Amino acid sequence: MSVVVNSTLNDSLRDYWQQTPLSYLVVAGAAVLLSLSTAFKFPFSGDSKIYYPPGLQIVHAWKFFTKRYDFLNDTFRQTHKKFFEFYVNQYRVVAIRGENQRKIFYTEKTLSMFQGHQFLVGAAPSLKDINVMEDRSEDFHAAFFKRLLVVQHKDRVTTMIPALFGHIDRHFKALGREGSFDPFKETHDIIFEMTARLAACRELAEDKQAIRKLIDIYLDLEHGVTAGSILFPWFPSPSRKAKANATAALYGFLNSYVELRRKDPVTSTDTIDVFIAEGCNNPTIVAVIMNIVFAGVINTGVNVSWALVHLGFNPEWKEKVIVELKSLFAEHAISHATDPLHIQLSSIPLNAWETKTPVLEGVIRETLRLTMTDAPSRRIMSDELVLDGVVVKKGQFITYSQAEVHLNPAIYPKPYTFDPDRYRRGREEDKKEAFCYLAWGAGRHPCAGIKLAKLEMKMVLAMLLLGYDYHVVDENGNYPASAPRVDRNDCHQPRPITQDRVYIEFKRVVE
Ligand code: HEM
Repeated sequence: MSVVVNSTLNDSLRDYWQQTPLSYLVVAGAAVLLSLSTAFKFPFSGDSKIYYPPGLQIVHAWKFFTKRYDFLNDTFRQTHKKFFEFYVNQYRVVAIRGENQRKIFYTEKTLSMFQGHQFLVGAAPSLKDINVMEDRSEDFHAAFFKRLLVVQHKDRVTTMIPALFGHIDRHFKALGREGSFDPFKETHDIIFEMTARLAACRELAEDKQAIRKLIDIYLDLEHGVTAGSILFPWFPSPSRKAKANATAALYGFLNSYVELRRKDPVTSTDTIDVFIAEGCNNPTIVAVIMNIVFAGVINTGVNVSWALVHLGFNPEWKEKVIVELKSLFAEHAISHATDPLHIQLSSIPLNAWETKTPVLEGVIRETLRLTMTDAPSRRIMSDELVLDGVVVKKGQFITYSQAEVHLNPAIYPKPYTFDPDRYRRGREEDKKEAFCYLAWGAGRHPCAGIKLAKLEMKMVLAMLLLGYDYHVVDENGNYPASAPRVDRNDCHQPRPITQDRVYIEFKRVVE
């Protein structure tokens, strides 16, 4: 299938931006905005079960995209009702809460997660944005899931483990024997490198500059999704342009690696070669890689950074993890004791990483509960959905803030305290209500990369906990009194709020 890039459109957009004075754009934008604000008649349902927050709809919609956590949780605090309603452009969005609503949100088969994310989150790169055609003969989602299974197959992952540990080792050795680093940058970057290794090929993952370029393109994509670009899709804002440019750059960049592998007479077991052997065309292979990197990196990177920080603030848990890792090592590592740490860790079988690390599992689970408080959305695909007597019609959206359960003291007492013990038999706080642990998704849409994500997190934590002594410090090198607060309004990567930035002060203790 051929690649169709609409160069005429790109050229005319470029000309438009080069020739059109900014003031003209601002005036034109304001005029259209004004006309739209009077053109839209928001068909409020008038249902007494629903709260209608006072104020302009455009302000609510703006807050939904810029301060989503505050908007949803503060608005619910103003009412005892289980629903409130607002509009994003002409689309009605119903925010829901309560156990029954949550069950429906996660289990109802006529709700589309894809359409909910596409419209109300929107950062995922799509080749459609640059008019590149994937293989139209197949259902993209089904094909993507099938290929994700290939990437994550246990035999493939097993053969990749030494290479992945090699990446972690090189990355952190490059930081020196001692010093300090920003965990939310370095661990994010190493997860990026590992994901590129798993999803694409060695040539890309081993080239530091190429990885840097790829990270920068993804950052451009993230910045290309702004409240303005979603609320005024017809307006040629710089951010829309940035997203289209970033998608085009991403396509060209990844496509060059597919071409490289196609021309190489020696076939490898890397993912690109596997898909070439399957007969996939370039756009299909590029789309798979770019979506795996998108789905895989954001959450894994930020959460492994938080795990490192929480362990820094909770030395008893750090010690428990180290004890567990040492016993995993003693029981399962089969390499020579004088080998470097990453070689010894590589010799632990995949199955042991997956099933013999209950303390690490608890640490990851608790880290995610504290970080993952965003609000996923769904679109109604049937004629209507009835929630506790409230009707939501086809094409409309519902949204649910995971903070309702993850930070609820009735479910998780002292919800802001890091306590991985809450999940052990006898306490099992995550089983108090239906679907009250949502960090890996639930019901019809559990995370499709959970095994890979956990493995990557465990590998990075193992290398840092066994290879280094470390402490969490603030920007002046002092020990902060408490763990940083999460920037819960950042839907893409909930890092610490700016005032609470922390660093990892480290010293290498093992080769
Ligand atoms: C710590 C890391 C991760 C976390 C916390 C996480 C979390 C989640 C959550 C909460 C959902 C459901 C979203 C919703 O209900 O709207 C989800 C879905 C998904 N995740 Fe992950 N994820 C992680 C890593 C990964 C990785 C590494 C991959 C791929 C390699 C991946 C692939 C996916 C895919 C494809 C879906 C969509 C599933 C569907 O459509 O049914 N995730 N993830």
